[in-house]
Amino acid sequence: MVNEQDWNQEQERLSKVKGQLQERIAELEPEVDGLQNQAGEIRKRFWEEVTVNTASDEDFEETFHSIKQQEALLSERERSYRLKLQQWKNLQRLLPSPYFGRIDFTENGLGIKEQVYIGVSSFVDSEGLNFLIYDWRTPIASMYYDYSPGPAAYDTPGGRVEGVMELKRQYQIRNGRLQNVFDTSLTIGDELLQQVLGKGADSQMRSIVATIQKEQNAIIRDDQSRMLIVQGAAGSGKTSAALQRVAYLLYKDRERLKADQVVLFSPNPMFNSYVSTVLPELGEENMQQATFQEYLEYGLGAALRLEDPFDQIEYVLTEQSTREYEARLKGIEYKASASFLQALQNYAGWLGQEGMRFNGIRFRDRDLITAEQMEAQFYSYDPSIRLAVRVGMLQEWLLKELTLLERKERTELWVQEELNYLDNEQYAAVHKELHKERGVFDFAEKYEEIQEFLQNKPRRDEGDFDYAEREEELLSRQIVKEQFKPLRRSVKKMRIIDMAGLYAQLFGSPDVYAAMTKEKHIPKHWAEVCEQTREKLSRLELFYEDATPFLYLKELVEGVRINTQVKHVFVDEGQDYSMFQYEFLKKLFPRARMTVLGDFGQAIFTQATELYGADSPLIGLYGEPDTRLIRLVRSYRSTREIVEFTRSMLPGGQEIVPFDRSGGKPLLTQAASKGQLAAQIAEDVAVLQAEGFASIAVITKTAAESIEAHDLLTAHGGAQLRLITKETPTFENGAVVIPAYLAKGVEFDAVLIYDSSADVYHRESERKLFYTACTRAMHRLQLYAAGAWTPFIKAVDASLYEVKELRD
Ligand SMILES: Nc1ncnc2c1ncn2[C@@H]1O[C@H](COP(=O)(O)OP(=O)(O)OP(=O)(O)O)[C@@H](O)[C@H]1O
Repeated sequence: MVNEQDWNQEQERLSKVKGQLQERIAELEPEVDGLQNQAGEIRKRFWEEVTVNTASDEDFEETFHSIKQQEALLSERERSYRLKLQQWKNLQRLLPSPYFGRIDFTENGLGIKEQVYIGVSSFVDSEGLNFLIYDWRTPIASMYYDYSPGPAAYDTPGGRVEGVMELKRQYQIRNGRLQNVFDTSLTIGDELLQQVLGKGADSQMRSIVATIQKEQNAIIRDDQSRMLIVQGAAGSGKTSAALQRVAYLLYKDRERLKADQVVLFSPNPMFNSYVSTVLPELGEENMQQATFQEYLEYGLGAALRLEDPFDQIEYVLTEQSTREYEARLKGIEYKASASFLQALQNYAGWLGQEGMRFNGIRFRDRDLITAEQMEAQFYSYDPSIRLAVRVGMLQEWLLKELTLLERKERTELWVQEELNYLDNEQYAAVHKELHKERGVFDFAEKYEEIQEFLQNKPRRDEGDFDYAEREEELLSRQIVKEQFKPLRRSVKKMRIIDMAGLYAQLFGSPDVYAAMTKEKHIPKHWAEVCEQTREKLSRLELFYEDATPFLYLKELVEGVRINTQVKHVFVDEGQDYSMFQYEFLKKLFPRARMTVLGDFGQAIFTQATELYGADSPLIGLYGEPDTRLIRLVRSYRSTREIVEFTRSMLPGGQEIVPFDRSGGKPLLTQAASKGQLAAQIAEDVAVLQAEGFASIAVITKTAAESIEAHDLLTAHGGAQLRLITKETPTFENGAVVIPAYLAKGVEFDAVLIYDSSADVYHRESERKLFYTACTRAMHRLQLYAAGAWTPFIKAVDASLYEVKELRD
């Protein structure tokens, strides 16, 4: 805390700034209203103000200009309105807490000390000369996060500014009232951070703007790297930093970058709602958010049913270790690898010479164009032309063929029959159409004249157009055209390519596979992998591990869809994506910079990618010179005791540094039976609630175990527990039962691990899942087992936890 004199000065300044904010808000209000009304008025009277006259060319030109003028006026008013409204909103947001930090900085050679107050947006005094508040994203404010008092510097577009920071101060201002003022000499705000972290978890993530740490600031403000990779321990603030980074980029590039040009790939649909309030809280619009699955579904269309990653992980976690299981695991691993990516590229090369598969076009149980004809046509093109380009040429050819075939079709018997079945109304409609449309009439007249001329014989009814005949012709045209429409559509939508066949063709004998793909190392269990893949495809379904390769092959064959609008791609929980998926994202967003945040310690999917370290394959994606690696080792989420316990389960975990916040040691409760375990958990949930913890999660290994736990706990009095499944749309505060993989990325005040016995968590591959589950806890971690403890706990030093044994 500061001395009384400083406190009084700060009080005074706060009142002054608040007063000025209020004044400015009061000034802006009528302006905002006025502009809104004006724009509304202009829109309403748009056509009154415009003189529409198209009699002559000059009149037309004048009308055109008058519309343009009116349009310009309207858009100018609307722009001013939006700007003023934004200003007004920013001021409203500042009012309850105008700033959270201050630095006093003297630039070398200037000798004037500037007081830099920092808040969520800038505010300039009424003369427009002095910054009363600096936006936290301004270059000068970066010193607040990067330096302790002493020599300091910041970068501006015009170069580096150096000087001395004499003071660094933090404020807590609530509802416009000064509550705390701290002077800090070290990194920011251990005191403030203590307070922030000591609070309860929320169903929504919070902005960390007032307490961003130096190492996080480096992530937020990096504007050089094409690829920024962040490996950070559980709870080290990766997601928080990512969101602050979006806000920073939107501010820094505000002239060029719009929120919808930033895409965040999130681990599950629920996560979207979890992080959705951070950016609006900072005065920015939300970026686009998607799960990779959503993207895959969009790319693959409705033709195939796609397994989702959660079903895949359920399979991996629940099935027994049979040969079939081993093969599936091998398949998952191989299909995520760079070798398979190369194999597919080679396969596309092979398809350029032979082996393409097409779907023939059939119509009314007849072959119109057979697959063989398509193949012949396709391979008649110059083989040096790219595969996808040749597919485009084939498409053109097919559309032309269809036009010819459609014309021929009009004389077919079925058309005549259809004509006979048309009711009077349909005839009448065409009749009316023919008479109404001058154009058609003229055309028909001309047609007759030409016929007359060509055939050199006079018309039977000279000058009298034969409507009956024309009507029939027009109707048959329409009938055939209607029926040919789906054929054209399927050509345009590339349904002519037998994609499933092309993909299935890969999974044959090892020799054929090797010949088609030049693959030298056929993976183990290949025969089973092939059988499983083909069997699934025969049901028009795809394993999750096949979805990205399938889409990749589709794009090699049909041409790549790219999105050049997106400028920044963020991948959260990046360890759960395969190299295959990264290659894919890189192709899809060729103009984007990429920020990948993840933790290899939480890699729960089989296709995981190591993010950090010299051999991280991710560095190769854009190459070392364009890639920056940042590592976060400080964990903010959990208490020291929880971090000390959880990090002991991970190889290399000792590098994780807990933030110094204390709580009880994790508590291990040993029950004699499942029933006893459930009764105890139900009771403990009630106790935790009574202690005031608002968000409590009973975490299970799988969805199946979640259902079991929910049933048992409900039977033992835990009626208020909500079951979370992959379909749950949003998080809400309260007590929940949730499978570990859905709890990824989020946090709870208290976590209870439903069953930590060796029966449940024993495979080495389950270590990280168990670790992920435990690291969701902020203040309390309680573990339960009805049998022997999982080996992951047995390996932990007994001084790091407490044990409670229940009697029978
Ligand atoms: N600088 C900070 N100031 C205040 N709180 C912070 C800071 N950094 C992180 N936190 C808090 O720590 C918790 C964990 O942060 P976050 O979820 O961003 O971590 P993460 O690295 O994405 O975690 P995980 O990988 O385990 O999902 C959050 O409650 C967040 O608000």
